[in-house]
Amino acid sequence: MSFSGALLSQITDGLVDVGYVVIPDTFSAYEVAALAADCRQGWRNGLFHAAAVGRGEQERIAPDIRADHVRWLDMETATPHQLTYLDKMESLRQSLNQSLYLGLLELETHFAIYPEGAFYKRHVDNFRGTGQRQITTILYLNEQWQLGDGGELRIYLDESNADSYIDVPPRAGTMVVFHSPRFYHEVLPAKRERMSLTGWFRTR
Ligand SMILES: O=C(O)CCC(=O)C(=O)O
Ligand SMILES: [Fe+2]
Repeated sequence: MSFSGALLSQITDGLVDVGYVVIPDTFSAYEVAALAADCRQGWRNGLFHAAAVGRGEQERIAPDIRADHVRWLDMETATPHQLTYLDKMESLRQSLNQSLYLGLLELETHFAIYPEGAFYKRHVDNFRGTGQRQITTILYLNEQWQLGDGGELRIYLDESNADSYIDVPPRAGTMVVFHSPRFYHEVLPAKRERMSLTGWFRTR
């Protein structure tokens, strides 16, 4: 299972042109519903944990910065739908390496649930020069997300101008891809439960 050539080109072109892309309907409604069901089931079964901020000795739970809960995916426990997702993401990794010579080695990816009221304050996923996260990907799993439900991903386009941003509603099937070190971003408070699959392509 791989992403279509058209979708792969749309992503690579966007990364080259402006550094990020927002694409609706990257997965079928059926696939998204199945992933959302996996997400909910993992939540009910207690497989999520509060997401942390910071690294190493600084790592801590900080609900004033982020209040989402996450569950990492792994090959051993992946359902068929999660394997389809991982296969498609693998096709993206290969395509990015071929077109952009990024040398991406692997994807780390987790489900995230933002309970009602949760947010994630402005941050970068990878500080310049410190880490291996090169490309951030987010697939949203929320059917019927309405204007007014909040939970938008705010991507800051110019870090020296707080007024220059785009807001992305976390609608089912929408995927966002961006250069991790390049964009500050935040998740605005969600007014209903908000689910996603977030991934980072890493180098060593
Ligand atoms: O879910 C989103 O829209 C973004 C999540 C995020 O920024 C992160 O997990 O680092
Ligand atoms: Fe982030």
